[in-house]
Amino acid sequence: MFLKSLMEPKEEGGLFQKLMHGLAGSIFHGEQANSRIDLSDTRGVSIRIENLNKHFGDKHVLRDVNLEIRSGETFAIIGPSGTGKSVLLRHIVKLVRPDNGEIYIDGHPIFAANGEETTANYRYSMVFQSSALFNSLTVGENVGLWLREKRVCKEQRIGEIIREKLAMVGLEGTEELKTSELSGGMKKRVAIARSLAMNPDLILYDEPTAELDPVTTDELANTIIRLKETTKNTTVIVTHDLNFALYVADRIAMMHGGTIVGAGTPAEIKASENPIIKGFIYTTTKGIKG
Ligand SMILES: Nc1ncnc2c1ncn2[C@@H]1O[C@H](COP(=O)(O)OP(=O)(O)OP(=O)(O)O)[C@@H](O)[C@H]1O
Repeated sequence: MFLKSLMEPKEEGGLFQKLMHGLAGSIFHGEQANSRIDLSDTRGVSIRIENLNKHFGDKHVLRDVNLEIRSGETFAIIGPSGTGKSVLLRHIVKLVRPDNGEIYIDGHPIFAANGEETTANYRYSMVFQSSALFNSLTVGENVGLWLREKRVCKEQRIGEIIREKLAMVGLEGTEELKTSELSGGMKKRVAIARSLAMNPDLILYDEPTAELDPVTTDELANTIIRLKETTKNTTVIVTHDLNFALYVADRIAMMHGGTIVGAGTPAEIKASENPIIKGFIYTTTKGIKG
Protein backbone atom coordinates (compact mmCIF):
# COMPACT_ATOMS: atom_id res chain seq x y z
CA MET A 1 0.00 0.00 0.00
CA PHE A 2 2.83 2.37 0.88
CA LEU A 3 4.76 1.81 -2.35
CA LYS A 4 1.57 2.09 -4.35
CA SER A 5 0.80 5.41 -2.76
CA LEU A 6 4.27 6.68 -3.70
CA MET A 7 3.31 6.28 -7.34
CA GLU A 8 0.47 8.74 -7.11
CA PRO A 9 1.06 11.85 -9.17
CA LYS A 10 0.93 14.25 -6.25
CA GLU A 11 3.96 12.63 -4.69
CA GLU A 12 7.59 13.12 -5.54
CA GLY A 13 8.11 10.66 -8.40
CA GLY A 14 11.90 11.00 -8.30
CA LEU A 15 12.08 9.39 -4.91
CA PHE A 16 9.92 6.54 -6.07
CA GLN A 17 12.34 5.89 -8.90
CA LYS A 18 15.23 5.89 -6.45
CA LEU A 19 13.44 3.44 -4.22
CA MET A 20 12.83 1.08 -7.09
CA HIS A 21 16.38 1.45 -8.41
CA GLY A 22 18.49 -0.04 -5.73
CA LEU A 23 18.20 2.44 -2.91
CA ALA A 24 15.22 0.28 -2.07
CA GLY A 25 14.14 1.98 1.06
CA SER A 26 17.21 4.04 1.76
CA ILE A 27 17.02 7.71 1.04
CA PHE A 28 19.99 9.99 1.41
CA HIS A 29 18.93 13.55 1.90
CA GLY A 30 21.14 16.16 0.28
CA GLU A 31 23.07 13.51 -1.65
CA GLN A 32 25.30 14.38 -4.58
CA ALA A 33 25.90 11.99 -7.44
CA ASN A 34 28.85 9.70 -6.87
CA SER A 35 29.86 11.54 -3.70
CA ARG A 36 31.82 9.57 -1.13
CA ILE A 37 29.64 8.97 1.88
CA ASP A 38 31.28 8.59 5.25
CA LEU A 39 29.66 5.61 6.93
CA SER A 40 31.88 5.63 9.99
CA ASP A 41 29.82 8.05 12.03
CA THR A 42 26.27 7.44 13.21
CA ARG A 43 24.20 9.59 15.47
CA GLY A 44 20.59 10.08 16.42
CA VAL A 45 18.57 13.05 15.23
CA SER A 46 15.75 14.90 16.96
CA ILE A 47 12.47 15.61 15.16
CA ARG A 48 10.12 18.49 15.97
CA ILE A 49 6.79 18.78 14.21
CA GLU A 50 4.74 21.96 14.63
CA ASN A 51 1.13 22.55 13.57
CA LEU A 52 1.34 20.23 10.57
CA ASN A 53 -1.73 20.11 8.31
CA LYS A 54 -2.39 18.04 5.20
CA HIS A 55 -5.47 17.67 3.02
CA PHE A 56 -5.99 15.12 0.27
CA GLY A 57 -8.82 16.70 -1.71
CA ASP A 58 -11.54 17.53 0.80
CA LYS A 59 -10.11 15.12 3.35
CA HIS A 60 -8.28 16.79 6.23
CA VAL A 61 -5.84 13.95 6.97
CA LEU A 62 -3.40 15.68 9.35
CA ARG A 63 -4.83 18.26 11.73
CA ASP A 64 -2.45 20.54 13.61
CA VAL A 65 -0.02 17.73 14.43
CA ASN A 66 2.52 18.67 17.10
CA LEU A 67 5.16 16.16 18.12
CA GLU A 68 8.65 16.06 19.57
CA ILE A 69 10.90 12.99 19.11
CA ARG A 70 14.21 13.01 20.96
CA SER A 71 17.55 12.08 19.51
CA GLY A 72 18.28 8.37 19.91
CA GLU A 73 14.90 7.30 21.18
CA THR A 74 12.63 4.58 19.87
CA PHE A 75 9.34 6.32 19.27
CA ALA A 76 6.10 4.62 18.26
CA ILE A 77 3.09 6.29 16.66
CA ILE A 78 0.03 4.17 17.32
CA GLY A 79 -3.61 4.45 16.38
CA PRO A 80 -6.36 2.77 14.42
CA SER A 81 -6.33 2.34 10.66
CA GLY A 82 -6.77 5.44 8.53
CA THR A 83 -5.82 8.02 11.16
CA GLY A 84 -2.87 9.47 9.23
CA LYS A 85 0.10 7.59 10.77
CA SER A 86 1.70 6.64 7.45
CA VAL A 87 1.02 10.06 5.97
CA LEU A 88 2.83 11.62 8.94
CA LEU A 89 5.78 9.25 8.43
CA ARG A 90 5.94 10.20 4.75
CA HIS A 91 6.19 13.88 5.73
CA ILE A 92 9.20 13.12 7.96
CA VAL A 93 11.09 11.73 4.94
CA LYS A 94 9.83 14.48 2.62
CA LEU A 95 7.83 12.17 0.38
CA VAL A 96 4.83 14.46 0.92
CA ARG A 97 4.69 18.24 1.40
CA PRO A 98 2.40 19.61 4.09
CA ASP A 99 -0.23 22.28 3.36
CA ASN A 100 1.22 24.18 6.26
CA GLY A 101 3.23 23.59 9.42
CA GLU A 102 6.88 22.95 10.11
CA ILE A 103 9.22 19.98 10.61
CA TYR A 104 12.68 20.36 12.11
CA ILE A 105 15.38 17.67 12.09
CA ASP A 106 18.03 18.43 14.70
CA GLY A 107 16.72 22.00 14.76
CA HIS A 108 17.06 22.44 10.96
CA PRO A 109 13.78 23.08 9.11
CA ILE A 110 12.97 20.55 6.39
CA PHE A 111 9.61 22.27 5.93
CA ALA A 112 9.30 25.82 7.18
CA ALA A 113 6.57 28.43 6.94
CA ASN A 114 9.07 31.02 5.67
CA GLY A 115 10.30 28.65 2.94
CA GLU A 116 13.84 28.51 4.34
CA GLU A 117 14.48 24.80 4.20
CA THR A 118 17.70 23.10 5.13
CA THR A 119 20.00 20.96 3.05
CA ALA A 120 21.65 19.54 6.18
CA ASN A 121 23.03 16.05 5.70
CA TYR A 122 21.66 13.15 7.62
CA ARG A 123 20.90 9.64 6.58
CA TYR A 124 17.49 8.10 6.93
CA SER A 125 16.07 4.83 5.81
CA MET A 126 12.67 3.24 5.75
CA VAL A 127 11.64 -0.34 6.40
CA PHE A 128 8.49 -0.88 4.37
CA GLN A 129 5.44 -2.83 5.43
CA SER A 130 6.03 -5.18 2.50
CA SER A 131 9.81 -5.44 3.17
CA ALA A 132 10.25 -4.38 -0.51
CA LEU A 133 13.07 -6.84 -1.16
CA PHE A 134 14.11 -7.97 -4.62
CA ASN A 135 13.18 -11.66 -4.78
CA SER A 136 15.50 -12.34 -7.69
CA LEU A 137 18.54 -11.33 -5.60
CA THR A 138 20.23 -13.16 -2.76
CA VAL A 139 19.99 -11.94 0.82
CA GLY A 140 23.50 -10.46 0.62
CA GLU A 141 22.79 -8.71 -2.68
CA ASN A 142 19.68 -7.13 -1.20
CA VAL A 143 21.58 -5.87 1.85
CA GLY A 144 24.43 -4.54 -0.31
CA LEU A 145 22.22 -2.78 -2.89
CA TRP A 146 22.59 0.75 -1.57
CA LEU A 147 26.31 0.39 -0.89
CA ARG A 148 26.96 -0.83 -4.44
CA GLU A 149 24.66 1.74 -6.01
CA LYS A 150 26.45 4.56 -4.19
CA ARG A 151 29.90 2.94 -4.53
CA VAL A 152 30.61 4.03 -0.98
CA CYS A 153 33.48 1.60 -0.46
CA LYS A 154 35.44 -1.23 -2.04
CA GLU A 155 33.82 -4.60 -2.73
CA GLN A 156 35.69 -6.34 0.10
CA ARG A 157 34.42 -3.78 2.64
CA ILE A 158 30.88 -4.10 1.22
CA GLY A 159 31.08 -7.84 1.91
CA GLU A 160 32.16 -7.14 5.50
CA ILE A 161 29.34 -4.64 6.03
CA ILE A 162 26.77 -7.11 4.64
CA ARG A 163 27.99 -9.80 7.08
CA GLU A 164 28.08 -7.33 9.98
CA LYS A 165 24.53 -6.02 9.35
CA LEU A 166 23.08 -9.52 8.91
CA ALA A 167 24.69 -10.54 12.20
CA MET A 168 23.09 -7.53 13.88
CA VAL A 169 19.65 -8.87 13.00
CA GLY A 170 20.50 -12.47 13.91
CA LEU A 171 20.94 -13.73 10.33
CA GLU A 172 24.62 -14.69 10.27
CA GLY A 173 25.70 -16.75 7.28
CA THR A 174 22.54 -16.20 5.22
CA GLU A 175 23.99 -13.97 2.50
CA GLU A 176 23.87 -16.66 -0.20
CA LEU A 177 20.24 -17.64 0.46
CA LYS A 178 17.58 -16.83 -2.10
CA THR A 179 15.31 -14.05 -0.85
CA SER A 180 12.26 -15.74 -2.37
CA GLU A 181 12.76 -18.73 -0.05
CA LEU A 182 12.72 -16.75 3.21
CA SER A 183 9.89 -16.64 5.76
CA GLY A 184 8.07 -13.34 6.32
CA GLY A 185 9.95 -12.70 9.57
CA MET A 186 13.33 -13.34 7.95
CA LYS A 187 12.44 -11.02 5.07
CA LYS A 188 11.62 -8.32 7.54
CA ARG A 189 14.99 -8.75 9.24
CA VAL A 190 16.80 -8.68 5.88
CA ALA A 191 14.94 -5.42 5.14
CA ILE A 192 16.21 -4.04 8.46
CA ALA A 193 19.78 -5.19 7.68
CA ARG A 194 19.53 -3.43 4.31
CA SER A 195 18.41 -0.23 6.03
CA LEU A 196 21.28 -0.53 8.52
CA ALA A 197 23.84 -0.87 5.71
CA MET A 198 23.86 2.89 5.31
CA ASN A 199 24.28 3.49 9.05
CA PRO A 200 21.18 5.67 9.21
CA ASP A 201 20.79 8.46 11.73
CA LEU A 202 17.05 7.91 11.51
CA ILE A 203 15.29 4.63 10.75
CA LEU A 204 11.56 4.50 10.13
CA TYR A 205 9.31 1.45 10.19
CA ASP A 206 5.90 1.47 8.52
CA GLU A 207 3.68 -1.18 10.15
CA PRO A 208 6.57 -3.61 10.76
CA THR A 209 4.39 -6.33 12.29
CA ALA A 210 1.80 -6.41 9.50
CA GLU A 211 1.47 -9.96 8.14
CA LEU A 212 3.66 -11.45 10.92
CA ASP A 213 2.47 -14.12 13.34
CA PRO A 214 2.80 -13.52 17.11
CA VAL A 215 6.06 -15.51 17.46
CA THR A 216 7.72 -13.70 14.55
CA THR A 217 6.41 -10.37 15.87
CA ASP A 218 8.11 -11.15 19.17
CA GLU A 219 11.40 -11.96 17.39
CA LEU A 220 11.17 -8.69 15.48
CA ALA A 221 10.57 -6.75 18.70
CA ASN A 222 13.65 -8.33 20.26
CA THR A 223 15.70 -7.53 17.14
CA ILE A 224 14.71 -3.86 17.36
CA ILE A 225 15.49 -3.77 21.10
CA ARG A 226 18.90 -5.42 20.55
CA LEU A 227 19.73 -2.94 17.77
CA LYS A 228 19.07 -0.14 20.20
CA GLU A 229 21.98 -1.40 22.30
CA THR A 230 24.45 -1.19 19.40
CA THR A 231 23.26 1.81 17.34
CA LYS A 232 22.74 5.45 18.21
CA ASN A 233 20.09 6.22 15.63
CA THR A 234 16.60 7.53 16.26
CA THR A 235 13.87 5.01 15.49
CA VAL A 236 10.29 5.90 14.55
CA ILE A 237 7.73 3.12 14.26
CA VAL A 238 4.21 3.51 12.90
CA THR A 239 1.99 0.67 14.05
CA HIS A 240 -1.53 -0.24 15.06
CA ASP A 241 -0.01 -3.02 17.21
CA LEU A 242 -0.29 -1.61 20.71
CA ASN A 243 1.52 -4.46 22.46
CA PHE A 244 4.45 -4.20 20.06
CA ALA A 245 4.69 -0.45 20.69
CA LEU A 246 4.48 -0.91 24.47
CA TYR A 247 7.28 -3.49 24.30
CA VAL A 248 9.81 -1.75 22.04
CA ALA A 249 9.25 1.99 22.40
CA ASP A 250 10.77 4.49 24.83
CA ARG A 251 7.81 6.77 24.17
CA ILE A 252 4.54 6.47 22.28
CA ALA A 253 2.16 8.96 20.67
CA MET A 254 -1.45 8.05 19.97
CA MET A 255 -3.00 9.37 16.75
CA HIS A 256 -6.70 9.69 16.23
CA GLY A 257 -8.61 11.59 13.56
CA GLY A 258 -5.42 13.04 12.11
CA THR A 259 -4.11 14.51 15.31
CA ILE A 260 -1.98 13.47 18.29
CA VAL A 261 -4.26 12.90 21.27
CA GLY A 262 -1.56 11.97 23.79
CA ALA A 263 2.08 10.98 24.18
CA GLY A 264 4.16 9.45 26.93
CA THR A 265 6.18 6.48 28.09
CA PRO A 266 4.55 3.04 27.79
CA ALA A 267 3.66 3.23 31.51
CA GLU A 268 2.09 6.68 31.05
CA ILE A 269 0.11 5.51 28.00
CA LYS A 270 -1.16 2.47 29.90
CA ALA A 271 -2.22 4.67 32.83
CA SER A 272 -3.72 7.40 30.61
CA GLU A 273 -7.15 8.71 31.52
CA ASN A 274 -7.67 10.04 27.97
CA PRO A 275 -10.89 8.30 26.80
CA ILE A 276 -9.56 7.76 23.25
CA ILE A 277 -6.35 6.12 24.51
CA LYS A 278 -8.30 4.07 27.07
CA GLY A 279 -10.71 2.98 24.32
CA PHE A 280 -7.87 1.95 22.02
CA ILE A 281 -6.20 -0.06 24.78
CA TYR A 282 -9.51 -1.69 25.66
CA THR A 283 -10.37 -2.74 22.11
CA THR A 284 -6.89 -3.98 21.27
CA THR A 285 -6.42 -5.98 24.46
CA LYS A 286 -9.92 -7.29 25.15
CA GLY A 287 -11.65 -7.29 21.78
CA ILE A 288 -14.61 -5.19 20.79
CA LYS A 289 -17.50 -5.56 23.21
CA GLY A 290 -20.64 -7.15 21.83
N1 LIG B 1 -1.87 9.88 -1.55
C1 LIG B 1 -3.08 9.93 -0.99
N2 LIG B 1 -4.13 10.46 -1.63
C2 LIG B 1 -5.35 10.53 -1.08
N3 LIG B 1 -5.64 10.09 0.16
C3 LIG B 1 -4.63 9.54 0.86
C4 LIG B 1 -3.30 9.43 0.33
N4 LIG B 1 -2.51 8.83 1.26
C5 LIG B 1 -3.31 8.60 2.32
N5 LIG B 1 -4.57 9.02 2.09
C6 LIG B 1 -5.71 8.94 3.02
O1 LIG B 1 -5.28 9.50 4.24
C7 LIG B 1 -5.88 8.80 5.33
C8 LIG B 1 -4.80 8.37 6.30
O2 LIG B 1 -4.02 7.34 5.67
P1 LIG B 1 -2.80 6.62 6.40
O3 LIG B 1 -2.26 5.61 5.45
O4 LIG B 1 -1.87 7.63 6.94
O5 LIG B 1 -3.52 5.88 7.60
P2 LIG B 1 -2.85 5.02 8.74
O6 LIG B 1 -3.19 5.63 10.05
O7 LIG B 1 -1.41 4.82 8.45
O8 LIG B 1 -3.65 3.66 8.63
P3 LIG B 1 -3.24 2.30 7.87
O9 LIG B 1 -2.38 1.56 8.84
O10 LIG B 1 -4.54 1.63 7.60
O11 LIG B 1 -2.52 2.72 6.62
C9 LIG B 1 -6.66 7.65 4.74
O12 LIG B 1 -8.01 8.01 4.67
C10 LIG B 1 -6.08 7.50 3.35
O13 LIG B 1 -7.04 7.01 2.46
